Amino acid sequence: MTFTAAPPLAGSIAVPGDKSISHRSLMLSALAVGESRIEGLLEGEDVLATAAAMRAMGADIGRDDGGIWHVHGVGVGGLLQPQTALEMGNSGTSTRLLMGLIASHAITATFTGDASLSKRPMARVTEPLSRMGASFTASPGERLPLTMRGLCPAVPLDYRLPVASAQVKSAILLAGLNAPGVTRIVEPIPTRDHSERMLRGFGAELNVETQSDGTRIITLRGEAELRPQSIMVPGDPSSAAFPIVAALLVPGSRITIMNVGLNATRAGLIELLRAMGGDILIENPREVGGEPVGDLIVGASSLKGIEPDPALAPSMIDEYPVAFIAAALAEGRSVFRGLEELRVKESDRLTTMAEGLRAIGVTVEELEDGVVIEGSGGALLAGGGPIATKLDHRIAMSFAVAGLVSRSGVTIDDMRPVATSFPGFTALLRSLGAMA
Ligand SMILES: O=C(O)C1=C[C@@H](OP(=O)(O)O)[C@@H](O)[C@H](O)C1
Ligand SMILES: C=C(OP(=O)(O)O)C(=O)O
Repeated sequence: MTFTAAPPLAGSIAVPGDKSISHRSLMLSALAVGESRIEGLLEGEDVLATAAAMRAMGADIGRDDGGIWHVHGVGVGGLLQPQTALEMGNSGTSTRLLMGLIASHAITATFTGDASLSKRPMARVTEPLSRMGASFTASPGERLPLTMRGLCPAVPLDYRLPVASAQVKSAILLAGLNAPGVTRIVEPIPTRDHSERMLRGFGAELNVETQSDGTRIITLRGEAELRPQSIMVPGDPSSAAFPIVAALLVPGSRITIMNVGLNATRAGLIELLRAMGGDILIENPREVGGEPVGDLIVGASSLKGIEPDPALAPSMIDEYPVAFIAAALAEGRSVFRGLEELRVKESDRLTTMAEGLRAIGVTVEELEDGVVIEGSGGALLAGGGPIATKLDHRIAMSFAVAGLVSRSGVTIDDMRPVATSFPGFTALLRSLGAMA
């Protein structure tokens, strides 16, 4: 598919539900006794993989004609032995969080995934979960396919996170839910806190203490009883990132994006783009279902190159690919560092982005832990392709945005991965006036 230079983007849109919150809504609802109700669930392939796995372990999950999801849970400790392998597709979050859930149940499960997921490291979760008593037989390099056996009762863990990862933190918390006693996690660099908020919302006894240096200490009392909830999932800021950058870059644009999640642990991209000179207004700030939300008004802007603080990384980890596109149109050089984690996402996002940017005429240097990008100062990019997306939805959507500010268009080799996190992406861009 080819995305070509767009006229000014205009209109009001909403993006699909938050992927991180959607996964957690299904998992926690499946552990509550009684019926939970989820509105705004992301119906992307990654979340549907989580739904299928929770069904395979005993939860009753359905969707009504109004698009509301209803989950009848089995109770903490009540998950059943799945009869077939759990097929995780492209989804790292499903895989790692479900490993945590299973770790404290006496069940055996096999995890499989697509070619991208099968390359991603799992030691970061199998190591702490082994200390809680689970056992793993993984493919070489501690990768999928992998079979695990949980232990009940599991051993509660006291653990300092060696990597800034909400997936690792959440896997341990989910395992701790069914372990007798207190699970304690020391998080030196804060990451998205949806698990903590939602666990508390479901009635778990969870405490967070923030120390003067920013380290968070999270304690969770196990053998919790979760109460069913009615959940409203806000729009995904990681999906909103694409129309935000598109509207900043396409001259003359002005758009509104309604109901975007603005949790501070996720809002790093907005901070970065504003520091580059981006015109982004937040209207109607409010709280929905325990999460801060607002409407964004984004106007075309002349951006300046930047050297962002690497400490921003966890709060915009999935947004770097599209931030690199913004940098490619900015005035001057941008230097991004401290991003080694991008090498273990759906693709190696530093290499994939550097190769793709070069293919469309951008001067870019790849570093061990980042990239240096020379901006065009607002001039259209040359364009080209086909861009190799390597089963990575965020690469596909980032280069689609680049196509809207290119002379000859940008061709994407495969748009199918977009369905993992952002069904309707191309139609939504078209509704704003973009050309695809
Ligand atoms: O917990 C989550 O929902 C996620 C955490 C992040 O991964 P890491 O924990 O590996 O950084 C992020 O990249 C992913 O898209 C979703
Ligand atoms: C890294 C991502 O997801 P996951 O780890 O769930 O595959 C992402 O959505 O960018």
